[in-house]
Amino acid sequence: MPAMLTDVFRGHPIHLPHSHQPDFTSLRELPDSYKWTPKDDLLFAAAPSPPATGENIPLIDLDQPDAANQIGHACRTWGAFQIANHGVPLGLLQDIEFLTGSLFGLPVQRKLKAARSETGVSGYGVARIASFFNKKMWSEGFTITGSPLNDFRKLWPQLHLNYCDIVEEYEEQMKKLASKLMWLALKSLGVSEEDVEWASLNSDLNWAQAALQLNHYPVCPEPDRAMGLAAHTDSTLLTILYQNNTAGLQVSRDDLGWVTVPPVPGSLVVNVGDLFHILSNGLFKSVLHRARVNQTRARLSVAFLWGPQSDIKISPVPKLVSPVELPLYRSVTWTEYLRTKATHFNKALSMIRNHREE
Ligand SMILES: C=C1C[C@]23C[C@@]1(O)CC[C@H]2[C@@]12CCC[C@@](C)(C(=O)O1)[C@H]2[C@@H]3C(=O)O
Ligand SMILES: O=C(O)CCC(=O)C(=O)O
Ligand SMILES: [Fe+2]
Repeated sequence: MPAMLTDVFRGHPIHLPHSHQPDFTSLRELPDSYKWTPKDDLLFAAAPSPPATGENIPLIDLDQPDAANQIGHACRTWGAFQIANHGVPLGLLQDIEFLTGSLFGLPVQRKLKAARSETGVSGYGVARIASFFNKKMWSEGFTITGSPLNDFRKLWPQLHLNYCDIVEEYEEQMKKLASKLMWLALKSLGVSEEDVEWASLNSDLNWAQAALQLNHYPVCPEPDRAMGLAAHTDSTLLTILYQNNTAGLQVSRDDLGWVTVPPVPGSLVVNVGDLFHILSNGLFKSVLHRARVNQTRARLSVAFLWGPQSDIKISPVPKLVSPVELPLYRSVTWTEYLRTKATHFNKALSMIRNHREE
């Protein structure tokens, strides 16, 4: 039985500087501990963004016959895209948004009953990457791995079973969608299931696992000085993100700077994660992204973080490697990678990069 995502930090505690969440609603002014400057995050306000060109991540209709090529192109140029006609029922998206709003609307003391522990993955707390920054982020999160039953019982003594059903159904739909998207993207590179050994051996999808991250960005008194979620890449193969109707997600492109991803009702955002970058031998970009906040509207998002079972070694697909295109990365399991990320954050990819012998 492979180690589960739930156990990834057992024996590897992560010390988060701020374990107790403030009650954001009672803060009329932004405390200094939330005021970010370029010194706190080199990417916070680096060079001023070039004039907006109107360019944005593509919105891809999955019913279009050339969807695979469009996805491949988006993965190479942006590392992100939005999807329409994805097959996930609108009612389910509304249900997960309702659940997320209801969770973060609970009193702080109730939320803290389900607080994430230093060695755990699941539960309520600040984002894991908070340990790498001196300043606090203007957000709260709730991570789900495995069954949320125990945590949900603490949060909603009466309604927990209804909410568990929503999470189960949401994860089921997301799993199917994530796998479809991965194969469409690989198809654009001429790679099929037979070319990926671990996937073809387990074609019933038992090779995948996931975490669900619920995020809340409350209304903020000084949004220009605050940071909702600092710039990062996801450690996943793919992340599928649902955002409510409030903008805040930004993706980075070297030539364009930070670009805001506009919410499109009913659509979903897809991010290429670090493991897909490795699998594609660097052809797909793992997208650097962050979340900003605003002064008038609270924002909610739900990220489905999808990757392989913990015993599967991910390395560049052999078909994409040749004597001229050497493998850029050594093989790594998701567990190993998450631990590397938890220690080295944005240096994690370079730590597993192969260095050319001169
Ligand atoms: C599977 C995982 C990816 C994640 C770390 C985690 O163990 C569970 C939470 C995930 C998340 C969500 C918010 C952003 C992020 C960088 C973080 O701090 O926690 C990601 C992690 C990741 O992708 O590395
Ligand atoms: O809230 C967002 O739009 C981004 C969330 C995110 O990047 C994450 O949960 O990994
Ligand atoms: Fe992310």
